Formats: sequence, C-alpha cells, structure tokens
Amino acid sequence: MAFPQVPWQAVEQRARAVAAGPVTSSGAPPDLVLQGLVTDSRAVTPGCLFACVRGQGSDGHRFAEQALAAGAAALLVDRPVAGGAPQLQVPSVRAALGPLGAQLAGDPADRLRLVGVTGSNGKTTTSTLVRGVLAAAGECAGVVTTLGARVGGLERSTRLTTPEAPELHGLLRWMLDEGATSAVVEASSIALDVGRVDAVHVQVAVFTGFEEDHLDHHGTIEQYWASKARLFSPERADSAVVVVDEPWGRRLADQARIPVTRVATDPAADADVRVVSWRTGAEGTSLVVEDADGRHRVSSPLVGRVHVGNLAAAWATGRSLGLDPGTVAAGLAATAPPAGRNTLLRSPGGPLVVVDYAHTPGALAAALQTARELAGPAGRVRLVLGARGRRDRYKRQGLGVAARAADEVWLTNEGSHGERPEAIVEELRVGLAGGDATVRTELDRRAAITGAVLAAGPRDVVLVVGRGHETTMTDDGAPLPFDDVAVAREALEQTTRDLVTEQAS
Ligand SMILES: CC(=O)N[C@H]1[C@@H](OP(=O)(O)OP(=O)(O)OC[C@H]2O[C@@H](n3ccc(=O)[nH]c3=O)[C@H](O)[C@@H]2O)O[C@H](CO)[C@@H](O)[C@@H]1O[C@H](C)C(=O)N[C@@H](C)C(=O)N[C@H](CCC(=O)O)C(=O)O
Repeated sequence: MAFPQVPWQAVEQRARAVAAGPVTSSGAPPDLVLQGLVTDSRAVTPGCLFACVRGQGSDGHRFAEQALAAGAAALLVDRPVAGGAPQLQVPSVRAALGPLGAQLAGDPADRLRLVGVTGSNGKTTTSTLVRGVLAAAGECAGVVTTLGARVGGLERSTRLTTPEAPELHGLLRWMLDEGATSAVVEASSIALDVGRVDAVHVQVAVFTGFEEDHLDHHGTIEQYWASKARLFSPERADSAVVVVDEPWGRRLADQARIPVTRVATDPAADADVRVVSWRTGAEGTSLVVEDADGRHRVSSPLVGRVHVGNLAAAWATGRSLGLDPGTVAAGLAATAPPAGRNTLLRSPGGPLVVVDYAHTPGALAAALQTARELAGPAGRVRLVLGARGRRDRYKRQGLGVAARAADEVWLTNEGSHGERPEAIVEELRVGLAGGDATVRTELDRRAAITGAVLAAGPRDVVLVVGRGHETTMTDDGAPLPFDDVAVAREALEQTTRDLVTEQAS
C-alpha cells in the first residue's frame, strides 16, 4: 500500500478547512512531507503524522515521544507537546482523523463507489450480499465488516467492525491499489458516533433494521438511533435504503433528507420494495420481491427468516445502484453466507447444528424460529446460550426470555471479560424462569456445545449463538483460541463415531 507523500502545507490547509476552531502549526521545516496518518504509537510507520487521540482509557499525547522515536515525522495534537517536534494543533484531534486520514491515504473514497451499511442486526450479512451483487455486475468490490477487510481474494484482519478513520481510509486505498472500483463498509453505531466514518461519502446508505443494542456506549435507545441516523444525511450519503419493518426504521425513512427506498418484509406494508412471499429451509431461502418494475424471484444459500430482510435490503441496494434485476438476483444467489451467520453443520445420523452470531434478544428469537422450522414437528431445539461479560448487561434477561422458545437450553460462558461467569448465567436464567425449556448450566463452553450435540437426536437442531465467526474468547486473561464451529464439528464427529460404534455392537 503506497501512501502518497503529502506536503505539510497541504495537510495544514485541509486541517484549517475542516476545523471548528483555530489551527496552529509549529516546528515544521518548509520541505516537510508526511506519509500516512497513524493513531497508535505501536503501529507507527516512517514519516507518518501521529495523531494524539484522547481516549477513554488513555491520552494519545502520552505516546507522542514513543511515536517520534519510532519514526513519526510530526504530531497532530490538541495541545502543545514539548520537545520541538513538528506539530499541528487543532481543536479536536478525533474530528480531524477522517479528513486528514483521507488526505494522507490519497483520498481513495473519492475514487470508489461506496455503500455504507448500518443497523442493529444483519450489517455483516447485508454488506456481504451487496458485495456479491456488485461482483455480479462485474465490479471488483472491497468490503469492510466485523469479519475483516477483503478485496478480490485478499484479506486483512481488523480489530473493530468499523476501524478508526485513518485505518479505514488506508483500507480503501489498499482496495483501490488492488483494482477495486467499489467498496461496502459496515458502519457500526459506535463508529458513526465517534467519527470513524468521517470523510466517507456513500452512494447508498443502508439501514437493516433496529433493536436496542450497545446502550453501554450510547446510553439511551434514542442516542443509539441518532448515531445510526447520522449516516442518512446529504453530507454522508446520496440515497438511502431503509428497512421499515419497525417504527424506528419508519422514523428514519421519514426524517432522512435524502431520497429513500423503503423496504418491507410485510407484503401489506407501504414500501417501495416489498417481500411478497418467502420460504426458508436447510437448503436456503427463496423470496419474491416486488418493486417498481414488478415481481422478481430471488434465491440465496442463506438459511433463516432473519435473512429475508437482509436479502430484500441487498436487493433494493443493488437496484438503487442502477443494476438490473437479473444481475442483482444472480449476485444474491451466488453469495455464500458470511462465517458464523447461520453456519450449518451436519453429520450422518447426528443432529443439525447451527452456529450463529445472534447476541440480541431479537436476533436470538429469529434464530430460534429458524431452528424450530428446521427441526420440524418431530425434532427438538437445543440452544447453547451465554452472554458476553462487561457488555450490555441489560440484554441478558431479554436473551433468557427469548431462549424460552427452545426445548432445552445449555447456559454457558461466552467470554466473561473478568466478570463471574456464574453471575452472567444467573442473569440469563432470570429471563428463562417460568418457561417450559429444560435448563442446564455448563460453564465450560466446549462441554456445553458437546453435551448439547451428544444429547441431540438425528431430527434435532442444536443452535449455538453469541460468537459466530469469532475464534478467540476472553475470560480473565488474554484472549484464548475458541471456535464454536470447530468445537461443534468435533462433537458431531464424536456423534458419528458413537453411532458407528453402537451399530457395530
Ligand atoms: C469504546 C470504544 O470504541 N473504544 C475504542 C477507543 O478506545 P479508547 O477511547 O479507550 O482508546 P484508548 O485505549 O484510551 O487509546 C487512546 C489513544 O491512544 C492510543 N494509544 C494507546 C496505547 C498505546 O500504547 N499507544 C497509543 O498510541 C490509541 O491508539 C488511541 O488512539 O479507541 C481504541 C483505539 O482505536 C479502540 O480500540 C477502542 O475500541 C474498543 C477495543 C472496543 O471494544 N470498541 C467496541 C465497543 C466497538 O467499537 N465496537 C464497534 C461495534 C461492534 C458491533 O457492532 O458489534 C466496532 O465498530 O467494532
């Protein structure tokens, strides 16, 4: 990734153009050029501008000396840093990260067709579907989601669903260098709130739906909604695709000051794109969508009713991008499920195991409905459920309430992050109280998944939720490897071995 060399004066000029207050420059020799913008002193690249970001945990200004020693050429600060290093002082470093991050990556966002996807559930799946639709149109599309950044066959891991702005613009530059003509960016509410998607203007902004989440960060559901609504402004998007199945989506569609395509999974709803009928099963999902050009049949390998809305949103996005119905349908049919989103595992004679990322009460309820449909009248639904430590405690009771729809629930650990796993499980159990589900507690996640699989019969469905694609789990110390899909697969293999042994005996 070859970042351009940008003269100090040009950076100072852009900082002045976007700053909400005075900008001062000091210590810079007249011929200083910068290459890249970095926010972490542990990831400094030679010649970069190091941004001293004030965070919740620490103040980036404390790492200025370390960054300079590691090769940073200058500092972006909101107060003077002693030592005479070249520094640009702005009112807010965080507010400058987008505009200067874009400039120091060569403004790649200006040269890509961009789609932004936000919403409580379905962001990663819908982003992946939109990328598939663009690919069907012959575009080389990059994508940035919870699963990382990808372009063509290349991948880069990212620590956050939506990286900090300098990293995000760096990824867009990488995609451009790899031949991308478009990119889809999953925009989390937290990222929108703290400016990680600044200086990104999308052609279509997509809202996949809404359910309270991340209130630890946003405080209230109103604030959470407002952070997502920020993407649907003329400054950030040309047009919008909004799922209007629930009131918050309808409100967003009503208040957006850009052209909106309303999408509904209810055939009777007042929408521009309506799902007229749908069916989902182990072999995938098919639906009929109706838009201004009539009715269109769509099929997808995705499993689960939760994906009906995602597919409809991706359909509407493809059409908003000017793609014809045949191309959009081909893209949806060809796009495989993202890792850990309704990943299905089977083995001869064993149960069907579904591994999903669902970690909100609404997403869990949808995943359980799908599991119930897959199990059919003769099968039982066995759920492996935990809740993440130190995150959104208010969701735990609601998860327990949603879990009542299972026949059997194995309560387990999902990464306690220093909390007592027993306490987390007890909060889940509160929601389960009064339901008919059989409830077991097995704090060892491997034992819980294995136990649920071994207890299940060939018609049963075992649903493992909360972590999906994640491959590490954090309790008290450092993250340790743990992959729900791999553990479930091992348990299924054990079932098959046991079965063969039984048949042999
Ligand atoms: C709440 C939140 O978003 N926190 C983010 C924030 O942390 P912070 O404000 O505490 O930053 P800090 O650790 O105090 O560091 C301040 C500055 O000093 C720098 N630093 C720090 C240490 C050092 O040695 N050198 C150094 O330069 C840091 O790079 C940073 O620029 O800035 C950090 C640096 O960018 C992020 O890693 C961190 O994300 C944490 C890990 C996180 O868990 N974020 C989650 C909540 C999040 O953002 N999730 C969303 C939504 C996911 C979803 O939808 O499910 C996401 O987009 O991922």
